[in-house]
Amino acid sequence: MTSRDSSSPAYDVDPQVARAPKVLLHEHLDGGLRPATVLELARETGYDALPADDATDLGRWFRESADSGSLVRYLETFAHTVGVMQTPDALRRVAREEVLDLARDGVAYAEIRYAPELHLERDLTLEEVVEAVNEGFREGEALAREEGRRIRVTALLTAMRHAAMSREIAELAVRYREQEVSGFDIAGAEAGYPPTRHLDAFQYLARENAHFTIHAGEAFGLPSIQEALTWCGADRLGHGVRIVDDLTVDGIAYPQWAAEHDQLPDVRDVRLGLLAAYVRDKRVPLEMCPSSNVQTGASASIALHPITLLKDLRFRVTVNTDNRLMSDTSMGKEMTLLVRDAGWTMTDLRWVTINAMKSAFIAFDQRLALIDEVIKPGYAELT
Ligand SMILES: O=c1[nH]cnc2c1ncn2[C@@H]1O[C@H](CO)[C@@H](O)[C@H]1O
Ligand SMILES: [Zn+2]
Repeated sequence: MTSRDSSSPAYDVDPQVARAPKVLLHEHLDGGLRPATVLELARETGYDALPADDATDLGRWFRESADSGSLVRYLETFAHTVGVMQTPDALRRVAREEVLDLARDGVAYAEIRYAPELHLERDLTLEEVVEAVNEGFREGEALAREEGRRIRVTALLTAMRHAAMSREIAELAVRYREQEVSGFDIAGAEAGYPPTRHLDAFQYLARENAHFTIHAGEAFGLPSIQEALTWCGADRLGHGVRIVDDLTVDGIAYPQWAAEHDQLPDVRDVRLGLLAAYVRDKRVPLEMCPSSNVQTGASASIALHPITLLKDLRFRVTVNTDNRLMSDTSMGKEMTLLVRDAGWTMTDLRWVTINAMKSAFIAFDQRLALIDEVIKPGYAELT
């Protein structure tokens, strides 16, 4: 059996990192399947377009195809995961396994997002999609508990930015807010699809006192971030990595400085533009996904990824997986890479974990309880 899931990674997660409690705010349900599950679901549901028929080959295909340097090509790989997630049983299984894999990775709290509108090919209703995924999440939590691991998962409902269903999906998120749906998101190709196309959905959510994040500043730069925050009112930014376009180093625009240097700048030489200052002053959470950004070309390497500079500048940075299948990653791996390649310490990891918990879309008292009862004691035990 060649099944590869995040409980048996092919790389070495640092043993201390493995034991650390983790919080994950940015992970796509349809980007986190086990390769063996994709194969089995394809067989069961009659999906015959998979590019490989062995789990190892299929895992490699996803990673290599996602390594294109372009977000648009990266996103093409999702046809094959979404393709096998069109029945209630398939959705439930994928959701259940993701929760279990995250629990085994040390995740104590996760917000997992998916786009209900992508799962309607076989006549499911939007409600049936949400309910199947929710059932899977609850089953996953229960299975994790049986293994002695405590995890809580809530859902974020995503609308695709090129489509026209955002208002409907926003209403769906509000309708399920008492059933562990904690917020809303927009995703998909960024260039050409500004968040203001979905203003109606965001204004509706604001009127309903609901929470939302927006993928912004990943494949497109500052205007996308500016719109997401000041026009749309996003609570958090998905990625937001391009906020560094608004920094200068010794008077030189950061992108230009970075192109000429093989290292990160000294924070004392960095100045913030108005938008970057706003993001930092307002403590806007940045859901950063290092490996994913290297694959889509938003960053040259983990060592040079702006997440380290933004951490040192005390932006409200969080560490996330984005898509464990496409990036062949896990929370443990992202954190290990930051320690190994970018000089991060356990104190940094504790800080971003608390940042993430503070920025979650669940109630304040519940966030505080997780910080005081799980994260702080978990890190204290490591030393
Ligand atoms: O990093 C990303 N940027 C933008 N869109 C993404 C990213 N990862 C996944 N999706 C898109 O979100 C949909 C719902 O989960 C996925 O099907 C994919 O098209
Ligand atoms: Zn994403």
